[in-house]
Amino acid sequence: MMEENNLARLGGSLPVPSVQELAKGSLENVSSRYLRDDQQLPIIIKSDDNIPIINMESLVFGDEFEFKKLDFACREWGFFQLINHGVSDSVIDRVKKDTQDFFNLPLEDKKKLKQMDGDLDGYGQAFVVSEDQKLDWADMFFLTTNPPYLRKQHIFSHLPQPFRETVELYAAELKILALKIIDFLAKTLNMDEEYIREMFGEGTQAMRMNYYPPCPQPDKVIGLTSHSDAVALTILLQLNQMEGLQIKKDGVWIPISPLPHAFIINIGDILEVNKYDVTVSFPFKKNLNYQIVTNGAYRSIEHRAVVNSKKERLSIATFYSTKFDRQIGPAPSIISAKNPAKFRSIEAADYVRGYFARKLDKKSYLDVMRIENSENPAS
Ligand SMILES: O=C(O)CCC(=O)C(=O)O
Ligand SMILES: [Fe+2]
Repeated sequence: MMEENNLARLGGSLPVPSVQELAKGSLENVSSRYLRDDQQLPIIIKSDDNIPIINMESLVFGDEFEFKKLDFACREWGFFQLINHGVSDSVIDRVKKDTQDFFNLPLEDKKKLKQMDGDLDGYGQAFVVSEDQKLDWADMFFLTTNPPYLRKQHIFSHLPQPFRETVELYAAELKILALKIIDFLAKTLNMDEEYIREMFGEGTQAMRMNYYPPCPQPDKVIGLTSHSDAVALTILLQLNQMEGLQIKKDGVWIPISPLPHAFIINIGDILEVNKYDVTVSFPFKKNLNYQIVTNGAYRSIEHRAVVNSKKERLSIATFYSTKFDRQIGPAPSIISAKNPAKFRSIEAADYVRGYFARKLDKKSYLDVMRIENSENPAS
């Protein structure tokens, strides 16, 4: 077992006010710290073209057509809705209710679980690195859930019951689901399933619970700044009927309407594979590189959350990634004098630390990982 301290200090944020509390006051004019002119604010396109819907039961039965749909979804959209995913309604209902109850606790109670200096886990915000940076119109509760030795005990063991038990149940079910999805992706790419299982089997899992209060000037703020997820896979659950997730496709923001009982799944940066190189990737076996390079092009897509003036919105993003002590970088076997490495190879822990030490900025973290840039991702 590795030392918790060293591994788990993934980087924190500067303290910010609780937006939920701000939104309770009378807000004639929202504070300028939240007003954005740096975002392409909500251009709502009602489009028939929307993210593909994948039926997990068909994948389990080996339906070739469904695998083709999955492959298309990951190449063209980087996002899909997953139905018949096997996670029980009772667990989902529990996590929805208990998360809502958690955010409804008095501020004093939530503050007992606030982020400690330099930590990501806890109640607060992420990616706030300067006092004059624009802020998102949201509060966040972040929990590292797996492997258990990475949990922050000063947060995890102080979660109120039944929230704690619910989080454990939900985390366990979503780990199983993430591994199944990764298995399916390995199949669509003809990758060695054993190898993938070794890489992801005891992977890192974390939850980001997002609370977006209503805002009197919803089109002047942003709930969650445009970003891509620096993980392998994200499983998103929307907790109430309010919509807000938007994804960027061909330069246009498309709103997503979650289907009842579906999860929204998206490919993270670590699974992004582009045409010429395995971008932020792992040491795949040689024969696999070839397959990925030629068949790949799974996309990690920019997305964001917008807010509305009527009602709060809640979501839980459950992130799944490789083992914590893995090296992340271009596959050594594809590196040669002719094809030099374009991306750094660093430990997953440093990669994550570097991601959280910056403010969110579209997909720019991939640029930091590029060797020609001098900024050190872990500093
Ligand atoms: O709230 C949402 O719909 C998006 C959340 C998200 O993208 C995240 O937490 O990374
Ligand atoms: Fe995200």
